[in-house]
Amino acid sequence: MMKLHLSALQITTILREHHLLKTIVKSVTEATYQNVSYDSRAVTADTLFFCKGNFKPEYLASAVTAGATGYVAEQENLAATIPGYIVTDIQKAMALLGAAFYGYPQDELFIIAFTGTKGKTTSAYFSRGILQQTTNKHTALFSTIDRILGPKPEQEFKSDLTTPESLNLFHDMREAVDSGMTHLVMEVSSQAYKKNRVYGLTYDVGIFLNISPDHIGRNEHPTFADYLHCKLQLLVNSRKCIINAETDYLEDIYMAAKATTDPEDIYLYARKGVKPTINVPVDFEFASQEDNLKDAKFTVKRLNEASGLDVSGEYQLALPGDYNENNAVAAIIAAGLAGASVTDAQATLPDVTVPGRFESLTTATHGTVFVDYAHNYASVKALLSFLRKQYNDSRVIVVVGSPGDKGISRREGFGKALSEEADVAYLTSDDPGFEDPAAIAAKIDEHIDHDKVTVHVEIDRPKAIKQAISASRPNDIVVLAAKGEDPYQKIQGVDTHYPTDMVVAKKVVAELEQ
Ligand SMILES: CC(=O)N[C@H]1[C@@H](OP(=O)(O)OP(=O)(O)OC[C@H]2O[C@@H](n3ccc(=O)[nH]c3=O)[C@H](O)[C@@H]2O)O[C@H](CO)[C@@H](O)[C@@H]1O[C@H](C)C(=O)N[C@@H](C)C(=O)N[C@H](CCC(=O)O)C(=O)O
Ligand SMILES: Nc1ncnc2c1ncn2[C@@H]1O[C@H](COP(=O)(O)OP(=O)(O)OP(=O)(O)O)[C@@H](O)[C@H]1O
Repeated sequence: MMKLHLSALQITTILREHHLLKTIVKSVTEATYQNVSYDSRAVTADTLFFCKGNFKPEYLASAVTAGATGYVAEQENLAATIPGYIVTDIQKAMALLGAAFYGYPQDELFIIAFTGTKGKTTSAYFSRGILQQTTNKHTALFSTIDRILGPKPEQEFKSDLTTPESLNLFHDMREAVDSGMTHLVMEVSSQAYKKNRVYGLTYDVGIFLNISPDHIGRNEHPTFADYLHCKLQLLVNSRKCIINAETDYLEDIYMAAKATTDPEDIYLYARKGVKPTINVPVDFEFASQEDNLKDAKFTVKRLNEASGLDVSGEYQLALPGDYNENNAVAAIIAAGLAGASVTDAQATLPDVTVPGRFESLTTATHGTVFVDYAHNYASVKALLSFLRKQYNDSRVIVVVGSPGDKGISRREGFGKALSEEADVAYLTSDDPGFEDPAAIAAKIDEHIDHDKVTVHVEIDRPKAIKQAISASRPNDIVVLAAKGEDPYQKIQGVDTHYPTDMVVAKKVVAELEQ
């Protein structure tokens, strides 16, 4: 990585420009910092240290011992002997100073950013898949599953957050640029806006996929209005916008886009026959050609000549699910705005798969097993209703749990989706955190219509999977929902090893069919 630094003058100028600087304590005007960090355990010599979040004063003391020579915080630390930049908002200050420290890498990347309650990861994989062809493998990816910064094996790793903390974000962008990447496809969570991880960042293309109730609770958003507000910020900060015209709250979303973007640069798409709830022309419509488990083919047609871009054509996907056609259209338009041709998209999409999304396992003597990351009402409903259409005479058996400490509305959502689409449910654990998984299962159960669904409770997830597969008959489908390819269970603050749903399912099937 190129040699980076940040001077006291740069810091004060940026903070003043953005009205964030309250005061400077123990000022040293000629100071220069060679590193930035928000974690005392990662501090080295000449580091500018950020005190944020659930912070303890002793972290700053350890940071100083490790070599920190300046700090940024919302409160002065009277025990500290090093200069302090006291600010009104530490997260905003950290994002702005992080971008400056890493030399504004965003200016050297064409950035596509997806938001939405569902489909971010899938669409991001689709767009990157297409752009890898267009850019000759020079497209980076920041997704919930993994981050890919360059061609070396060590530049591909599991993500901790959907959207990284600002210092990590700009660090990783810098590494991507230094590794020759020209494009970046990223997911932006509502939390990223809530916590100002992406403060000051502008995207070349921003996409709004959909919004439904989720992520509302103690550690996330206080209300749905706050969740929507955070998500809308993505469009406010995008040069060009793409909007799924079928989404709820379309008017709010369109208005947010229009606040900063010329309507000519706002692209709407919808499934053929769907009439948007606002009077704005749809630029692209799509229609299924084949929509089953073996074949996912659809066409896209340009409706609005004025839109400039034309991505009309016939496309094929490796991932079934009618909702994935919607995700793919967003990805195709986004890649098109980044320079991809229709042929690039047609050639690459048939090979793009997403770990933990719509993975299947066929068995000889039992039902077909699906592993899928669906984990709120909208996604479980979308998945199960698609599967029901495919297997109209089959029993639908679902293994599912809801997380502790977050996404409380999912409990009711799962109960509702199961009542509408399932025959048998095995309620189990999924990241119970500091809550009792049996109490969470009981909450889901409260919302299940027992005239429609037979409910079993087995908190041990591998046992629940075994019971569900064992009880299935060849024509049944068994859906292992919500965990995708997660290799852990979050229990009492610890990521406890879990072999993944697919590994458990394969083991069960091997035992049953040996
Ligand atoms: C609510 C929230 O945004 N929390 C994030 C935040 O926590 P925090 O700032 O309070 O950090 P903390 O871990 O309590 O520690 C406080 C500070 O002390 C520092 N520290 C700590 C220990 C020490 O010895 N020395 C030290 O300096 C830490 O580095 C940190 O800066 O910053 C941490 C990184 O610095 C994140 O890991 C953490 O994400 C939590 C774990 C999380 O899971 N967040 C979820 C809700 C989230 O953001 N999810 C979205 C996806 C959801 C969606 O789709 O909307 C995401 O983008 O991933
Ligand atoms: N457009 C969509 N509408 C409804 N459900 C969808 C849609 N796209 C995907 N899903 C379902 O949601 C699940 C998660 O999809 P994906 O990982 O792409 O979404 P995400 O927005 O990244 O989710 P998260 O924020 O939870 O990480 C899929 O496994 C699928 O069951």
